[in-house]
Amino acid sequence: MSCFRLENVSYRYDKSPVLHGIDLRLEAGEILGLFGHNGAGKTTSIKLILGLMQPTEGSVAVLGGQAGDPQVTQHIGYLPENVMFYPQLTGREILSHFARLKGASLKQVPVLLEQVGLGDAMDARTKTYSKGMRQRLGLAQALLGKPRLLMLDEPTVGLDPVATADLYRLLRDLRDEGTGIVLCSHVLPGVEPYIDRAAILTEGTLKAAGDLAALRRQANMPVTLSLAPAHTLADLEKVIDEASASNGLMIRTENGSLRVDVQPREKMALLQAVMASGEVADVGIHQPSLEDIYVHFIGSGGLAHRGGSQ
Ligand SMILES: Nc1ncnc2c1ncn2[C@@H]1O[C@H](COP(=O)(O)OP(=O)(O)OP(=O)(O)O)[C@@H](O)[C@H]1O
Repeated sequence: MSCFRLENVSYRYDKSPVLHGIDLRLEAGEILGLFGHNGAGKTTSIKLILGLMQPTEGSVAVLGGQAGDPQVTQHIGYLPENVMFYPQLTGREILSHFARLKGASLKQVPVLLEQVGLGDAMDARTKTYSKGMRQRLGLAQALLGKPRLLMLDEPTVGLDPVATADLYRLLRDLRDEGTGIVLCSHVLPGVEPYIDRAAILTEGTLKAAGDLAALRRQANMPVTLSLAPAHTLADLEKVIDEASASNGLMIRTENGSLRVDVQPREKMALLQAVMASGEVADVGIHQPSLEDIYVHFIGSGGLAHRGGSQ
């Protein structure tokens, strides 16, 4: 079953349109990265899925029901972008409070606090928590009641690299148990191996959505080959020139190899030519990363917004 399905969704705040005809879905057991610059419309999309607002146009179906229906909402976990907690209460007291509000078992409270790495700090007041510890408490809150749909807005803010890797592993386990997960952010460092699909929003428009292979095909960005010469760089350059597939983008690197940018459809022909020539000793192939693809789709319009509106 779909965790959510947005069909032709548009939204405007008063007179300002912020989402334009968005089609986006999430299936159970899938992790979707929702990426976009500041003000792209990520949080607005999440609020529509939570049923906090109604779309101006289009439809939002969530977990087989209506967005905002309490029967649906109780199966959603949400980590907002900026988590704030009452400072005089302990982590355990705060999570117990949220468990009661959500109708989740209080037995889950210490288990979740252990799971997010707050086992030793659960009885300390949250005013003594670091930013990363508050973020972990926010995550524990989102996990209450074993949600079928989990939406995390900027989940790695304040987390160190080890905690970030722990978070991604935890999300992967939840995904494998069937939870649908949305990670909402500017591109998250290191997230690429952990997401099944990415959706790229810019100025309220969905520019691209799909798994990384599909996004690479859609972006049609050059693949970079690192070629180490078997004899001399000049001999290897000659072979590449004759294969004429490099678009002229050939750079000598400091370690004595060549970096060649080639269109994906020309990659195999160039590789075959250099292999057949006997002039290459080693080959490395570098596909565009998620960050590269993101920058490609966001373009200069998106860059102008980075760090801008909020
Ligand atoms: N309550 C509001 N009233 C009017 N405009 C709003 C409101 N909330 C957000 N907006 C506008 O809607 C647009 C989308 O905002 P949104 O918060 O969805 O972006 P975002 O992608 O989550 O950004 P960020 O990465 O900065 O959190 C922005 O132009 C923002 O200024």
